[in-house]
Amino acid sequence: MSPTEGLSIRGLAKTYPNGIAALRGIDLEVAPGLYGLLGPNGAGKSTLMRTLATLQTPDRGEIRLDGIDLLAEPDRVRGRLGYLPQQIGAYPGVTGRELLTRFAWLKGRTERRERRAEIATLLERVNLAEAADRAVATYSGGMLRRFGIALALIGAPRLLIVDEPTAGLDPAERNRFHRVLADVAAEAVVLLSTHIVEDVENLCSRVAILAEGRIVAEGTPAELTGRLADRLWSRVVPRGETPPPAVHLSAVPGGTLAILESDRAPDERFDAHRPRLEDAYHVALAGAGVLEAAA
Ligand SMILES: Nc1ncnc2c1ncn2[C@@H]1O[C@H](COP(=O)(O)OP(=O)(O)OP(=O)(O)O)[C@@H](O)[C@H]1O
Repeated sequence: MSPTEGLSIRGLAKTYPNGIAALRGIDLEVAPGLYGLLGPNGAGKSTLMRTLATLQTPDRGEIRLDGIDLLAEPDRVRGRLGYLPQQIGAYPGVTGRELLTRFAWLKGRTERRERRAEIATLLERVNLAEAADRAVATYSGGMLRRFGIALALIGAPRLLIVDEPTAGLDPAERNRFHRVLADVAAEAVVLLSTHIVEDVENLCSRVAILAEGRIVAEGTPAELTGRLADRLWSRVVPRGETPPPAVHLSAVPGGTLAILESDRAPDERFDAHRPRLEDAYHVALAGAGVLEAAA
């Protein structure tokens, strides 16, 4: 990445007035592409996303987008930002095209012909051209998500911030949403914050795992899982038997699947387990002393 391309975060810290340290010194370099941000509840993901979206300020640290200092020149950076909020408000009776037109106007798209052309392109891009003249209130959850991207893409942002996007979407809609994000990520930084490890594993070229305000692991999904190669062992513990201390426990038919990290199989009942990003996630949290990991 050239020093002036993409997103660069240095020493970002934020403590809320109630004393909660939500960010404790975040350093990240994010090149154009799809970048995943994973973390448990309360890790600081939303604080980081809102700070990047210029909706709140940190106590210290530095953020640069394409070399521009976000904290010193927020207005200049805002023109390069797209933020996809979790919920799109209710606009009774307003069609998709009308709502996009209003937002484009607010973003300074005052030249009518250019604005129309940009909106038509955006609607095509998110696969909503045919639904453009229907009321937004009649859109399905998946259509609303894609419509949110179209809103966030007005003005061709260099950084698209996407917070918890796929909750409640069926698999087909989730796929459609992912394809649109991947398309945007060909040209811009797309930062995807989510609890859904599988989304990140399939989609993102790099991942950061955030816990208690710190980055506890960072790399490509292959790097993060590669560190665990030949170190994970699994066993289904029958109902009624107490599972061993594990990196991760999950319910499966017949009992509890326990995944352990160890140089060799703890005993002959364990099988080698091929590491997934979810395992790397739990190992990283456990290594950072975050209790949720072993729950
Ligand atoms: N405005 C606020 N005032 C005080 N504390 C806050 C505020 N916003 C967040 N926090 C606290 O800061 C910590 C980080 O919260 P944040 O919402 O950034 O985490 P998160 O990773 O987005 O969590 P979730 O996945 O649950 O949304 C939490 O302990 C939260 O309670």
